[in-house]
Amino acid sequence: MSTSWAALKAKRAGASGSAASPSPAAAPKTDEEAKRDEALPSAGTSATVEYLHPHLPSNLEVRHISGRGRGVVAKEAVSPGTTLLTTTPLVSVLDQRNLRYRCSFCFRSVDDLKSPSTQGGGATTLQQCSMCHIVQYCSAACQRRDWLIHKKECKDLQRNAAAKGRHGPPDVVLRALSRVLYLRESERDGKMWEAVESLESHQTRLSGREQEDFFRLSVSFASYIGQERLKEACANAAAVLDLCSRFTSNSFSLTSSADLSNIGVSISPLTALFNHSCRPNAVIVFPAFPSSSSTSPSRYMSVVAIRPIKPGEEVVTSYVDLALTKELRQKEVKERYKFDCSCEECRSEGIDPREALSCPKAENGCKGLIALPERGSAVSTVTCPICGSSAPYKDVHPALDAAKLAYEDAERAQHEDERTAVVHLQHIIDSLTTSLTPVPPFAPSAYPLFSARQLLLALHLDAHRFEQAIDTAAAALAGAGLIYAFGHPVRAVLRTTHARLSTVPPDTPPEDGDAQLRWWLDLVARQKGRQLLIAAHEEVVTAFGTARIGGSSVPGGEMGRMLTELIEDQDRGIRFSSIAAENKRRAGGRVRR
Ligand SMILES: C[S@@+](CC[C@H](N)C(=O)[O-])C[C@H]1O[C@@H](n2cnc3c(N)ncnc32)[C@H](O)[C@@H]1O
Repeated sequence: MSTSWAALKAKRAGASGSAASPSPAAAPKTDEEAKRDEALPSAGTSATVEYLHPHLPSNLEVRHISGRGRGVVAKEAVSPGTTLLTTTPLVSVLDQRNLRYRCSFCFRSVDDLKSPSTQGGGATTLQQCSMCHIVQYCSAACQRRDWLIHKKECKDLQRNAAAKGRHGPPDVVLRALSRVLYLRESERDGKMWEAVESLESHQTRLSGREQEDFFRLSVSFASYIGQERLKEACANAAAVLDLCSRFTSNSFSLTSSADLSNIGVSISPLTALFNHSCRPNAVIVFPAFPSSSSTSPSRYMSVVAIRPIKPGEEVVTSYVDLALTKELRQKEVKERYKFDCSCEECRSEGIDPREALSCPKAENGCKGLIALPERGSAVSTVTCPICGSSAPYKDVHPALDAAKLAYEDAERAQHEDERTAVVHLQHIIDSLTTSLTPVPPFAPSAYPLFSARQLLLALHLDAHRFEQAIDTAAAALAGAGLIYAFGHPVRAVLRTTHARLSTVPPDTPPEDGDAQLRWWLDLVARQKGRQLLIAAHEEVVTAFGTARIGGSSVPGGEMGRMLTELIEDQDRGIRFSSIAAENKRRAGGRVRR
């Protein structure tokens, strides 16, 4: 009936991102950038750059956006939930951890395969490639479809394993870049490579540390795929550095459609055309629509509108985790993507929910947020701007700094030492909420309170601690509502998790007494759970969109379908309960509600 709980982790959404060129104010354009910009139509003209982007739908166009390089603009009005674009990334590669328990072609996990409600239905285990013993597949169909590229990769993986012994496969960046080069060797018209070379590169603005990192990467790259093969694509060391820079600025986190956890990386020159905003009107998702041409579902990448978009408006997605404070978001954007973010959200003078306290009367239902006083400020009282209630205040920045460090520790510990991670996260939550007196607690959206709850929820679900998970999910959902627009995938997945945790599985009523009373109370919960599932479905359909793939469409992708099945299950349970109650009433039995 349901997908495995292990697959319901709501880990922090991957900062799906690409980078663009530095802002012209920060550095002069290179000759190459200037030439390319000249070739592009400016905003306001209707021409598109179709030779580079043959698959951009007709309702979108590429324009030159002042200070941002290329960008994508809507040619007509778009409503939330509209799938603007669905494409197959050029390459998608699992990270080391996920290589061990996901199919390397369709990315379904072992848990997905065991679940009747996902597209498993056949094999329940993964079969290793018999030659490299590194990649695994869920079916012969997936293995066949991946072979075109894997046959080249397989030899390199084997050589690498023989040379490096027990060090395991090369990391995800090397494997992704190598796949691009294998593809280049197979293509006839050079269009794919042209699209890769058109990606924004920040090679001339790399920090000393990035240059060192990329240099090390290029050495490993040459030893993995061979010096000769690398030379064919990149004539010299500068060209390799350039390729690494393009990758950093234009790659996406590949995320699981079940829970948004990061499982690898993807490269898609088409999707990399979208610029960034911390208040995005669109999102990039991997909804796992079924494919009609094979029994295996392929992994598609979609750009879905989550806010209304006007004709001529730029379509923007977020490259960073929107739960981060403005300072942290801007730092990440600057370091990785080399521009200064000046989006609406960063310019907003309103109260930032990520840096706010709750109203002292929040327990009485006031939803007001209080801007966090600056570090070291002499403020001794804070006041809710909505209900006017006040509370004494003492500087909470030291507690906040400690919480941020503890959050970083928890993130690092989550895979190797789950217990320590849980202790850190619980401590962060306690220190920013209950034990702050005489300061009002932090808002549920505050950083790192929301992020700590998100990660704690993931760990509770992994360990099947459902009682704790439901409270954590409810608190996290309250924070998500303040950070994300309706239909943002992080919100939609959290709502889904909360709804699933609140759903009582249908069963048969016990004979009598207290057990029966509890059963009836469960029926009430079931009806409430049904409402929550319906609300989650509505949000998931906006978040993951509805693309038509080969004639079939599933609103909300894999998650939408899972929710539809759960709602049907609930309906069956509720119908069964009503019939049982009616039978009991006719037989003169007492039904206690
Ligand atoms: C994935 S690319 C986006 C497409 C890119 N503009 C191009 O011409 O190929 C990311 C790069 O675009 C630029 N960019 C994206 N969003 C921006 C923004 N809001 N402001 C300024 N530059 C931006 C930055 O140079 C960033 O590294």
